Amino acid sequence: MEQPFRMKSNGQINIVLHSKNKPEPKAAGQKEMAKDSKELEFLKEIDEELNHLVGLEEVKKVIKEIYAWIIVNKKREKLGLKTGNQVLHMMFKGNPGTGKTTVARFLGKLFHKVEVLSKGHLIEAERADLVGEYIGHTAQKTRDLIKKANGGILFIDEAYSLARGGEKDFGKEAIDTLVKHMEDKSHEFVLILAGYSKEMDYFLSLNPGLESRFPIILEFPDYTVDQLIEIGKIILQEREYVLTPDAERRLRDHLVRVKSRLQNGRFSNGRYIRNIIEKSIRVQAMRLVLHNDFNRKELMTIRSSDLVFPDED
Ligand SMILES: Nc1ncnc2c1ncn2[C@@H]1O[C@H](COP(=O)(O)OP(=O)(O)OP(=O)(O)O)[C@@H](O)[C@H]1O
Repeated sequence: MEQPFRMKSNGQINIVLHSKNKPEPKAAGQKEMAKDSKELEFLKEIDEELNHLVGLEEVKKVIKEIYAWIIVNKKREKLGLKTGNQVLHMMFKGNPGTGKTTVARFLGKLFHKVEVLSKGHLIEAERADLVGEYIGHTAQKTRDLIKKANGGILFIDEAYSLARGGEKDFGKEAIDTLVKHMEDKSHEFVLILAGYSKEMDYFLSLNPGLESRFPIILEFPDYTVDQLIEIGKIILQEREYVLTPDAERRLRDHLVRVKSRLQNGRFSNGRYIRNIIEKSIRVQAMRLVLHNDFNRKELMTIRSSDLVFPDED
């Protein structure tokens, strides 16, 4: 069976719509039942697709709850029941490379599929994209970004840096503009503020009115060495490569060392392992060209000597 989402090698996720070819039942009751089972089926497919992401158990659980909540709200609305205020603005807390952007992109596609967002695209931004240089410039830049994100998700990385300069800084103007629009246009785009846990907590303490505007807060923990190896294997598998047992051992040893050395958010998790693999694939290519060795097995094999680590060994 086709899956509605599929993770591509660049970490993006494709949605495959696949209900078009199924014959529609004729009777109204049957139709309603078919619809209900489609929603359950889709929930299972989300689950299956989320399984392509390593770890992140709590994040996956909350995503499925959000999906169920949206569906139930739609059903309630149809029957004239109160639906409450379905605010989907979120805060993502976690170190670099822990999957925040990947999950934001997934949610964009999901919200588009369930017709909460008209496009579901992701606009990534950071302080420099929002903050201007003179009075009025920041509000304009921020409004322009919100316009670009219309129908999709506005994802602001290292959002705490907007509070960097205190009251007099133009970052404050960006926050005020965001807050105004996230309420006025709450059905037109979803705002995700992302950043390191500690900094985001500090940011919220400086802006006490902000926390209640983000009902969904997701924590992205650092990956364990086993999870990093698993992520590495997924990236390799997508590209049709495998590690030799020696290479896996060397990679594991390196990760243990580097993780204990780089702490407090200095280790870039999934991005770190992706960079190692991309570099190693180029080193392997050079080895094969130099040895004129292009048999199928060799073309697919990353050896221990192909692994290149950024800062040691
Ligand atoms: N749980 C996961 N399973 C599989 N791959 C992952 C997972 N988490 C991250 N990755 C991979 O690691 C890389 C970095 O992930 P991503 O860009 O989503 O992290 P991030 O938290 O947004 O980082 P940053 O804030 O530094 O940009 C991506 O290439 C992604 O495919």
